[in-house]
Amino acid sequence: MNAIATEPPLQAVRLGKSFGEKVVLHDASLLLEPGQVLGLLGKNGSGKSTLIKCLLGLLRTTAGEARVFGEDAWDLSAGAKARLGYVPQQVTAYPWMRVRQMIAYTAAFYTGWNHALADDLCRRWDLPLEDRTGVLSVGQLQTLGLVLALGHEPDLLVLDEPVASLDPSARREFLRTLIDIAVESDESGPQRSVLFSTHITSDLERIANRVAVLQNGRVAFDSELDTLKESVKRLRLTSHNGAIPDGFAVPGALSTHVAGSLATVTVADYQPETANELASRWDADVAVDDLNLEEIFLEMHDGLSH
Ligand SMILES: Nc1ncnc2c1ncn2[C@@H]1O[C@H](COP(=O)(O)OP(=O)(O)OP(=O)(O)O)[C@@H](O)[C@H]1O
Repeated sequence: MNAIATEPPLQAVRLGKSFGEKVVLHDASLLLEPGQVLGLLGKNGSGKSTLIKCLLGLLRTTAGEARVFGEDAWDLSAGAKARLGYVPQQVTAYPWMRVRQMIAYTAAFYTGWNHALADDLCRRWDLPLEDRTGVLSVGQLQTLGLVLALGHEPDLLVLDEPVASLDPSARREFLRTLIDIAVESDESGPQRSVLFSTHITSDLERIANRVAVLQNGRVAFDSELDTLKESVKRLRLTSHNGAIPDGFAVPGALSTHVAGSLATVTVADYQPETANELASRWDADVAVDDLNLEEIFLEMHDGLSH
């Protein structure tokens, strides 16, 4: 086994990035392990694209480290670049080239280009092969960017809001393909890893096995998706003694709402005994609700901002 195969596909260590006086990232750490599909969440302007570009060596970091397959991202070898597929937020292509020519042009850079796969993706995503790329819609251009990033079957796929411009059916089709790619990496040799940023939490929920939240220039949260869903819960307390007392508080709660004899508390560290403890402490019935990822993200964002 060569050294490169054992290295994490992506790693940020206390990464910082400023544009002049403006600090966008400071102390951002992230580790993508082989075979993981990591969804990166964060509000507009939180620095997702900047982190991705620093991680891939497209922007120079101001502090810390960015590594791709163990190599310094700013000085990547051709071998590491060949194992990497990237779709930027805004895909660019030579406008005078036809789609077919743009694909052939890109394919020429790779010894391992899978022509059958690229043809199949074009068919599945209805790409007009004879159109010049300059006349493609934003969604078609993004789809072309995906074909260009997938054709050489990269070990690491990095997607900056890959489906933002796609219509619902193209989005579903793309996600299905991405799931295929992730499943394939579970079954056999190549451990394909994916990092993608998105605002669409339902998409993330479908395909990611890990989620990281970028906030205030740091990775404020990073967890397996299943663990996250098991630990963030909404508890509804109904007091047996009328109004919930003024001093009602649950340590570490992300949010608390009290109305008369009802209290709703969202906690980030739910344990099976949490409900029983609250029930006896506040002499209340306690119901426990699951949250979907969007609700969790909103709760965490508010909770982490405090
Ligand atoms: N080249 C640049 N020069 C100056 N500021 C920049 C530059 N690139 C990004 N920024 C700033 O860095 C911050 C983070 O931008 P970035 O595009 O990384 O955020 P994002 O999380 O990807 O946002 P969105 O979800 O809206 O795409 C923004 O305030 C942006 O204005």
